[in-house]
Amino acid sequence: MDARQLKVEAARAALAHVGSGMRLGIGTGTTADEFVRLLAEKVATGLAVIGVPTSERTAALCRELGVPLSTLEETPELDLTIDGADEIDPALTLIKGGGGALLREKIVAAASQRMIVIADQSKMVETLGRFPLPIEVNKFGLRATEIAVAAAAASLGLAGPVTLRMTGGQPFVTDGGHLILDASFGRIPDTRALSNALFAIPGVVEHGLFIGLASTAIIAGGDGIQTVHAARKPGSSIDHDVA
Ligand SMILES: O=C(CO)[C@H](O)[C@H](O)COP(=O)(O)O
Repeated sequence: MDARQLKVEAARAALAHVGSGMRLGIGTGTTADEFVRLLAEKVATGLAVIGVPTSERTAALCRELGVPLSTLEETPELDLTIDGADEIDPALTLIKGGGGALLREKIVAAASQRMIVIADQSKMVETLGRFPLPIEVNKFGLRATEIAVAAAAASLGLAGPVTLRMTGGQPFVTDGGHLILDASFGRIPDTRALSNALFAIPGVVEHGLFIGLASTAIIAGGDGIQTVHAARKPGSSIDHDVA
């Protein structure tokens, strides 16, 4: 099975968790796009759901395929969010934001009773940090924020290039009008400490560490679908089911 097919299979397995009448957060990225395509087929045959998209890109795809949309203003409490991720660790802490939608993705996930993350098995890691951590920052004071990010990382023993994300020769601008710094710190042993340190910097709007938000990961691999549930309480074990 190729990488795209694995994404389709993860998305298909997640669709089984979607019931009629649900208020759904809908993620961003190539895996989330596969979910939207499958969801649209169900909607076309009568499934009644309302979706809150996590990006303009996802909103456009939903409109094109006929998935009914709402906003978080109209629908501030959601039943379930389904989204992709750039990395997933065994506790279901995530790195997200490779597609630049981390701020809306985190707001939508936090407004949802449950978040299911869908991915192919290449996204599973023992320790987060192989994928550069996206950090959404205000345009004002960019250089000062970059320096503060590097200093915050250094205080935790982390170091590495922090680069402004570019697209077509211009800085990438998020749906919220901000910029993104991609921080290549390598392994992040204490995600909570890094999260706290980044949030202490005024120019940081959001970062791509999703801690305690995903309740379930649906991972597609050559051997089938693996469903991983987050521990309900710190210290309790994580269930692994292979279907
Ligand atoms: O966080 C994201 C967008 O901001 C995506 O979920 C993440 O980048 C994964 O994308 P893909 O499914 O294309 O690998």
